[in-house]
Amino acid sequence: MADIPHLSPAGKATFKDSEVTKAHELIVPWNGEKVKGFGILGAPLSKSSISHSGAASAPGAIRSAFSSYTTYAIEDNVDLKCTQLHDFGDVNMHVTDLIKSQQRIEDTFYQVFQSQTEMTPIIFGGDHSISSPSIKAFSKARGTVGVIQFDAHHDLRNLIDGGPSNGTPFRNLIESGTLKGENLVQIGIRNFSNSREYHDYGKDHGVSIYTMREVRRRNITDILRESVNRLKEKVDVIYVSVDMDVLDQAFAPGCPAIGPGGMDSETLLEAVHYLGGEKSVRAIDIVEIDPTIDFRNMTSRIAAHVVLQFLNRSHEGEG
Ligand SMILES: N=CN[C@@H](CCC(=O)O)C(=O)O
Ligand SMILES: [Mn+2]
Ligand SMILES: [Mn+2]
Repeated sequence: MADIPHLSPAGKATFKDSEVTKAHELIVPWNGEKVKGFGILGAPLSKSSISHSGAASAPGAIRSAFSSYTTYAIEDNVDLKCTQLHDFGDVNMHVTDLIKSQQRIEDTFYQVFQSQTEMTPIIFGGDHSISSPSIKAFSKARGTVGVIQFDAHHDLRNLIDGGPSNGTPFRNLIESGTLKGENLVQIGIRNFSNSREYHDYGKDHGVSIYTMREVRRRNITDILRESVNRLKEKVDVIYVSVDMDVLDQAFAPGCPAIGPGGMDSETLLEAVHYLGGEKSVRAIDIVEIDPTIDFRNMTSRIAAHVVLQFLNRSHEGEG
């Protein structure tokens, strides 16, 4: 609006402090070139959720939540203002066919991952079912994969009763031969949210399981150091999957499967901060946020903060 100075395009008439960079300014549309750094991909699928979920709208809600924050990490003396998050966009879902939708995620992500070998994907679900096609694509493109999963639930349900839902992604990955049980680490599993049968399935397949009690009693960084060091010996790349319901319902009201006794947000942020500095960690997804039941976007705002903490140590060792 060149000749009318105080008139802005719709929705853009917001205050801009010239000395502050807001985190949403880091997100730039992908320009079709090779990315060295970070890329955002959305998988807006939630019809595959056992409980009613509007997680399909989370990729947009998480992107919007970046405008709540600045790029400056005062505690670490880091400013992310020169970091770019190349936004590859969202996968188009089939309206009625879940299997086709999941296949589209796998095929699309594979195309991106294998052509963008120096790009670390930051994936916004969607319900947790999207991690199965996402990790299949990642493993096909980047090699043997290890997974660190933050979750209240094992997500090792059988695939017979309900098909590939948000309760089955890691069973699906193990049974398809994509992921060895011994290369899966589950952190934050909690009481009255799982069955003994699925716990036993995990143990029988060599999955490392850290319950919330262990998280409370031990330092999260110790658990992660031990896990990353062990995985690094056996896999080419580590993929981090953050099911936001790992957080206590007090911190993450916008998840379908909320409950008490969960992780606090500070512990999750510390965990992701640590993982973002590990060279072997080459992908992260954030799933299970339903913005339609969230309160003041609290859960999406944690997701945006999780991403910023993941980026926080990305410049370590430079200069
Ligand atoms: N990723 C979440 N899995 C949980 C919650 C399922 C639901 O209620 O939507 C599970 O399998 O129990
Ligand atoms: Mn869960
Ligand atoms: Mn889950």
